[in-house]
Amino acid sequence: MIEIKNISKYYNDIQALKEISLTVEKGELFGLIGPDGAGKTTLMRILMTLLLPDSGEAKMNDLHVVKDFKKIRHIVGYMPGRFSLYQDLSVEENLHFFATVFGTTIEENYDLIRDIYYQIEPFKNRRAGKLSGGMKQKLALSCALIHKPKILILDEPTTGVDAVSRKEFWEMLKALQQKEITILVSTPYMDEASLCDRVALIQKGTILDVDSPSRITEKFPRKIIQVHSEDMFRLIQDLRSFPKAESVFAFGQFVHFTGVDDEVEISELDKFLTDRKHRHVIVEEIHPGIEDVFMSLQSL
Ligand SMILES: Nc1ncnc2c1ncn2[C@@H]1O[C@H](COP(=O)(O)OP(=O)(O)OP(=O)(O)O)[C@@H](O)[C@H]1O
Repeated sequence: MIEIKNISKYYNDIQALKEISLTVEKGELFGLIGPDGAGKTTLMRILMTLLLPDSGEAKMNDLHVVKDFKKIRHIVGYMPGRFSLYQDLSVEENLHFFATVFGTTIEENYDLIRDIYYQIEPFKNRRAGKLSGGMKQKLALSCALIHKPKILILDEPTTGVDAVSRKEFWEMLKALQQKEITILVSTPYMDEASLCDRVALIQKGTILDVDSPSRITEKFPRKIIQVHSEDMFRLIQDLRSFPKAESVFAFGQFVHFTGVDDEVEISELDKFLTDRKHRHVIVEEIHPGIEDVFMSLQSL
């Protein structure tokens, strides 16, 4: 279990965390979701005892992150943003190194990492620096698990990794959760939020909301209209000039539109775009996703 109470952290004049409070239950897969610079890494480094908070306190399995820092390092596995691998050591040497640091052996803990490590074992003599992003990620996770931690802290583990590896990685996290490991994972990818039990939406050092992904979207009261046309650039410009437009954001192949007081009808938006000679126009109401909630909370 992770308990965070009123944690604040400054870097000179920049307040990276503003009185953050959060509880992650035992065995939970919990996501910290937020854009670059939101404060995710700072919070994780405080939990990992690598950085001191300016105020507030945090405990992991009842151990205090400042007073009990030595004990904490034995119960927590950490995968920092840029994987903490030794590029010149081989796959096996990296794993062996992390095992030795914790006074254990690969053999002793092989059970926990077997499902992950077997995928990279054929390359065990390859230097870590020569691995693909997905393989580095699997090795870094194996290294973070080698001392059988009770809590895993993963800082943007899927950034810069291909889509297949991202999917596999989340499956590995679900499997680790079955082994009663508490997992705190950060990501800038909103689509990964739905894979967590609960998420905290974090922006500029503040938590905007904490809930299950489905409740976060269910309780979001806005009408989201998804729009597409052949010319995305002109579409965004035209939608922004629509008199009752409140927000207009690009999401992949579509634009998500909200109208002032949710009073814009599909038909009037359709006509507005057709009058402006847009081709292959699609205008439809959709259920909001985490991205929509995030964009809306951000602009408050
Ligand atoms: N060592 C530092 N010195 C000064 N400012 C810092 C330092 N580390 C982080 N910051 C600032 O603190 C804020 C939070 O950064 P943090 O790295 O915790 O965010 P993040 O959500 O993890 O984003 P990222 O994915 O970019 O690391 C940002 O404004 C960042 O510029």
